[in-house]
Amino acid sequence: MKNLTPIHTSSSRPARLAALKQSFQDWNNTQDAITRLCRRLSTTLSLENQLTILADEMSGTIPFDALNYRNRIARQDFVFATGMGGPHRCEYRLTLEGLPYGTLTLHRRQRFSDDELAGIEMMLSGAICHIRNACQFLTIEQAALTDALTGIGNKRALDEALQRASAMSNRHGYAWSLILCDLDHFKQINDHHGHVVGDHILARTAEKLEQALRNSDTVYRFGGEEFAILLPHTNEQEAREVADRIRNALESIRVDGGEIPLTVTASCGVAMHLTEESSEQWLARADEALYRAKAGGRNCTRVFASIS
Ligand SMILES: Nc1nc2c(ncn2[C@@H]2O[C@H](COP(=O)(O)OP(=O)(O)OP(=O)(O)O)[C@@H](O)[C@H]2O)c(=O)[nH]1
Repeated sequence: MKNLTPIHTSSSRPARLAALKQSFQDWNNTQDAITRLCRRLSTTLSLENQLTILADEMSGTIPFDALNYRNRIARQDFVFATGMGGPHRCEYRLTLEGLPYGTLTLHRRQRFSDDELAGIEMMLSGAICHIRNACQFLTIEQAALTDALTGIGNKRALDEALQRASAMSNRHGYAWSLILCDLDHFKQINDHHGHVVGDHILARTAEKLEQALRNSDTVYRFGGEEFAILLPHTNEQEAREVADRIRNALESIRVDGGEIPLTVTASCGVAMHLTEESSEQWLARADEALYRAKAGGRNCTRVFASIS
């Protein structure tokens, strides 16, 4: 470790301290647009908050009718929009050190002048490092919620989604259903064909599940060969139909397994969220329904009925 100069031998430098104080006050109080923009942007790593700040600071100098930003981060589209329309637009592909950080578009009823375009570019130059940091932060956040093998949400993402869904169901009384879907006898596939084939089947399962569902439904891998599907605005009868459709879709998977192609079946457990139920209780009931499907011979769906 580097030795620090002992305090008693270092002389204090009042002039430098005074200059530092002055510089801090200047930095803090300056009305200079770029400094203020960067100071505000540095307070947050949320890309949405940063774009809100950028729109706010920019509109003070260069009025516009709408600001749109889009980027694809960790397999998901990130879209930010504020304001409405305008036939004239200027568009910037944001890059830093050769890497892309999204596209920002400003719309306005009047044409942008050359000076205004130069002003926009200056503000974007001031903002780009912060935007890069926010994009990278979002990538890391998404990675922490993503299953590396299949690219869908992981157990942590499911836990968060279940908590949000329980809260919304309690507050608004919407029907939410949960399907737990578990491949049957998956251990045999691993044992006979190896983990690489097993991994391939898991990836194909995730793809099939995503294809079989509506955009508003979300899919998670929350254990080895266990998947969860969260269905907003769906009661248990509708969820049962979805579960059966999912099982049919999974049966169509064909994977090279030697002489004959490998196929899979799945068992599903369904539970609709009950008022005031915690997310853990909800998950436990879906798990109980899945257990019954397994005990009932597999390749079937069981529902934990909300009314017995
Ligand atoms: N290839 C692969 N296999 C995994 C992964 N995670 C868990 N597994 C395997 O999944 C298998 C799960 O086995 P079991 O829990 O006995 O379940 P099963 O054989 O499907 O039996 P049932 O669920 O009762 O039908 C085990 O062999 C695990 O090693 C993974 O990421 N990749």
